[in-house]
Amino acid sequence: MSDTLSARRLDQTKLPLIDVAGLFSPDLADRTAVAAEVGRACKQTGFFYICNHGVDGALQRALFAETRRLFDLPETAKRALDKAKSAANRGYEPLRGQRLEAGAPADLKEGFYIGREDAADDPRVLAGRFNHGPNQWPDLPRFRRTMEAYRDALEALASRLMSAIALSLQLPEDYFSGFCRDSMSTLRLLHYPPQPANPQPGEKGCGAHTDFGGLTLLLQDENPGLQVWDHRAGEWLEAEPIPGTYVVNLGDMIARWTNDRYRSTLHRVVNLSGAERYSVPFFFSGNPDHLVECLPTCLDQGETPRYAPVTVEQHHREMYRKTYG
Ligand SMILES: O=C(O)CCC(=O)C(=O)O
Ligand SMILES: [Fe+2]
Repeated sequence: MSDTLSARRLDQTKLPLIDVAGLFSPDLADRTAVAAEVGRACKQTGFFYICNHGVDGALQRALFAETRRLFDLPETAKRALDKAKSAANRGYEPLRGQRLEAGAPADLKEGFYIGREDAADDPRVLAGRFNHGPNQWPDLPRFRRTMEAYRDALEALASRLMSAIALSLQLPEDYFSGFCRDSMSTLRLLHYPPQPANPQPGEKGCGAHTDFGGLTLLLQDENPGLQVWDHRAGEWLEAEPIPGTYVVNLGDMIARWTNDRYRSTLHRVVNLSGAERYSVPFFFSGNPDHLVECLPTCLDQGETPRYAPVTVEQHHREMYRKTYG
């Protein structure tokens, strides 16, 4: 089984590392130059690394320290925060709690979901809007503060990347500002035990899937495990960790917007490192009321949109139903 779960070593012609410092420049030409690189990567595999993104390394280290503390808590303390108790998909998800690949065994990961802190009497919570509600916080002194600071930093970075994506599609830089406003983003802390010596057929850390939303910004620890499907070569590529960088990938909504010019790419996790692996994807999902429909610059004459318009909320409800159903 092990060789079917392995992948080709990191190939930076296919998974490029983009220096995004230019996105913070007051000069539009600098921002456009980065956007062009982002656009190229979006057309190719839909996966790329970014550096010089402005997120503080100390904050990234604190994030991992708190993530390890959380997963080190006794099972009873974690189960007390079970996501099943939250109407807003917040809290702890036990090992094998999700099946991202239809037909495969459940995923060998445990997770913890954090979203914006919506008060119980917020009208959106009272109306039962999808994914809105309070978080379930563990009893760890620095946990909440660290997670909130990190989530704020990633919201800002993801919005900036959306403006680069707009430029790369010949749209005004602020084209996605309505999508970015009041985004229902999710921070997901993940812990993967080492791949067992005798896995069930197809058993792995995280089954092959595409991400549902807009952009995903993934921070990995030093242990490899993420694999990205290269549809042209028909093989899995290892997206090995590059310290301090983010792996950025496109979710299904970007494929809907661009009529598949930009792809959401299959990926999976097989933790063959032999060590406990921790990773933290941040899912930038956008404003729940925003309508995602084919972009004017992504439709040639005579071409028809492949996807019907859908709101962010409708789309996420449907995707959650499929993987937890
Ligand atoms: O842990 C990883 O490296 C990737 C996780 C992932 O793909 C996901 O949570 O959607
Ligand atoms: Fe993913």
